[in-house]
Amino acid sequence: MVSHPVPAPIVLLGGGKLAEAIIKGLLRSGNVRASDLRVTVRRPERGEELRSRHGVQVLTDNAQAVRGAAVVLLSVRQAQMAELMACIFPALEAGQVVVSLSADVRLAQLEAALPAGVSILRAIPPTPVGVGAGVTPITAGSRMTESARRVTDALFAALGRPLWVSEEELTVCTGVSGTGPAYVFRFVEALAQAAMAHGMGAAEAAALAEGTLIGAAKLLAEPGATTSGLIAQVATPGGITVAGLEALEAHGLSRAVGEAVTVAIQRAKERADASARSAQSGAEAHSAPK
Ligand SMILES: NC(=O)C1=CN([C@@H]2O[C@H](COP(=O)(O)OP(=O)(O)OC[C@H]3O[C@@H](n4cnc5c(N)ncnc54)[C@H](O)[C@@H]3O)[C@@H](O)[C@H]2O)C=CC1
Ligand SMILES: O=C(O)[C@@H]1CCC=N1
Repeated sequence: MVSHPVPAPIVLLGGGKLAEAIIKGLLRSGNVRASDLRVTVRRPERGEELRSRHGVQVLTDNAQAVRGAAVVLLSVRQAQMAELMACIFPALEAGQVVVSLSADVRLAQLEAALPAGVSILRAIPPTPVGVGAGVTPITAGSRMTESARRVTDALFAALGRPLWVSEEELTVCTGVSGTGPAYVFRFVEALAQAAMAHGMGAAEAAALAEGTLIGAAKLLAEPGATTSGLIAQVATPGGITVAGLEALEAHGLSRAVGEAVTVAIQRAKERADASARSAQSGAEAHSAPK
């Protein structure tokens, strides 16, 4: 349960994959009613999907959607962000809270594009928020009020665990926990492929690999569990698991994971730099004498 009431209404601008995970997680938490969730879409078919699956309010007008919102979540991709912010700018009121979920638009760009009286934050919710199981790193903009902090904390506490970090750390989190579910699922696929290479059928191999992940995750979620303690439970000294673990390291597990995280962080930075440059050139073109 969360310590503060979850704010309402919550408005999600951009009803894509992450927005739907957030909708599911909030409804599942029991702290938010469907009628308190508003989501905007570009395509009517997508709106119908979200309305019929979750009973949320669906709109196509972003400016209309933000009116009266306790918190506004920007969940479009980078390419749509500048246009979206320009559209909602006149509709936002002082005191409102805007949380950008974009992994590649920095606070400086968001603050330059949104009204001065609005609290601006960034968060990177991982897809497991859909089952209330994610850690969501959050970073505060320079204009964030204490009330905005409480509202945002309560929102992400309903989806798992909020973790307050600096903006630099948020980029690291993006390459670790934002991307991380995909790495873990890829590991499961590799485990299933290995089972098949040794003669298991595809369905059995998938069941073994998926069951291994789900079972291991449940053990790790037990109070007091540690990865080292859980490894020791499996790995009989001098036995079979130790041989497998040694092979993983010898074939570069730590190096491969480290490289994936480094490359993801680098990509997030490059994309944020490109977005900032494009916003800057847009602003210069706008202010140039005609
Ligand atoms: N998918 C993930 O695991 C994570 C994604 N993010 C960030 O979340 C954002 C969204 O990502 P996804 O949901 O994966 O992408 P997505 O492409 O599934 O969702 C974006 C949605 O926004 C809609 N949209 C675009 N312009 C719009 C507009 N003007 N008005 C209303 N709707 C509009 C699109 O039609 C699409 O459905 C990105 O900025 C990404 O960096 C952050 C953390 C994790
Ligand atoms: O792949 C992406 O760009 C987004 C950011 C983190 C997860 N998905």
